[in-house]
Amino acid sequence: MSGRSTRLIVALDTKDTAQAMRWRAESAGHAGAVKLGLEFTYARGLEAVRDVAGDSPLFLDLKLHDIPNTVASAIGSLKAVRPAMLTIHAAGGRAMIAAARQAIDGTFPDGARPLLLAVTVLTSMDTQAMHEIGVEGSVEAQVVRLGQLAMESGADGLVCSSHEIAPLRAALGEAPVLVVPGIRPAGSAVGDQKRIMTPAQARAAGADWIVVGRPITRAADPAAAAAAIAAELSD
Ligand SMILES: O=c1ccn([C@@H]2O[C@H](COP(=O)(O)O)[C@@H](O)[C@H]2O)c(=O)[nH]1
Repeated sequence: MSGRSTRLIVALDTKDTAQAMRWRAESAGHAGAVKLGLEFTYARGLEAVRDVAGDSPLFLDLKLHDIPNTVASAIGSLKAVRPAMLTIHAAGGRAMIAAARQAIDGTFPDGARPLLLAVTVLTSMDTQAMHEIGVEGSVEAQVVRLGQLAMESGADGLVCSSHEIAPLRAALGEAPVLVVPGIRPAGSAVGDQKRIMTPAQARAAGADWIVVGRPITRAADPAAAAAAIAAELSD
């Protein structure tokens, strides 16, 4: 066991505002934050994002990846959304990550700055998928390489799978906030995720946050599914 506490982010992946609000309410006592991302934001816009998040800390998973000027300008439009965490792709490179850092510091007042989290290698990718896009070597090596670059360039933390927590901690120490999707409770459908662990395994590996969507939102009883995951994190 790592000694860190691991908290749950529930991914409200839907285009439907009422549905997102229902899931948020059902998981409220068990989750430390809610995720809204591309699916909901493109369908409903930033005002609806703020409405759905309500007073829950918001993990705004927009995975920004563009030239530095465009990423910085986009972040400038997020002030009213008040995210607690915001994602960019580490593969956007040093200048893009640094521009995101500057934009956050210039947009949000002290005490209200979202954590800047850099997505390393998507948890839906395995070694073969990574090789297909021209990145050789192991997923672990690529995650550590991108993690180092991101932290040097001003990120506060990283999005990775549970499998890369130990090598990231070995390379970067305790400072990075590690947010971990690709979580599948025992017996739940894996779907498109490739690098997975159970909530208890992710906790033992030292995740700060786990991100869970379909195992909660597609469950017959989302509240019970969220409660079971929260119990795994606190056992
Ligand atoms: O590498 C990544 C980065 C982000 N995600 C997001 O996490 C959730 C996972 O949802 P599940 O339904 O539990 O698979 C989803 O919102 C992704 O956009 C990720 O899975 N992997």
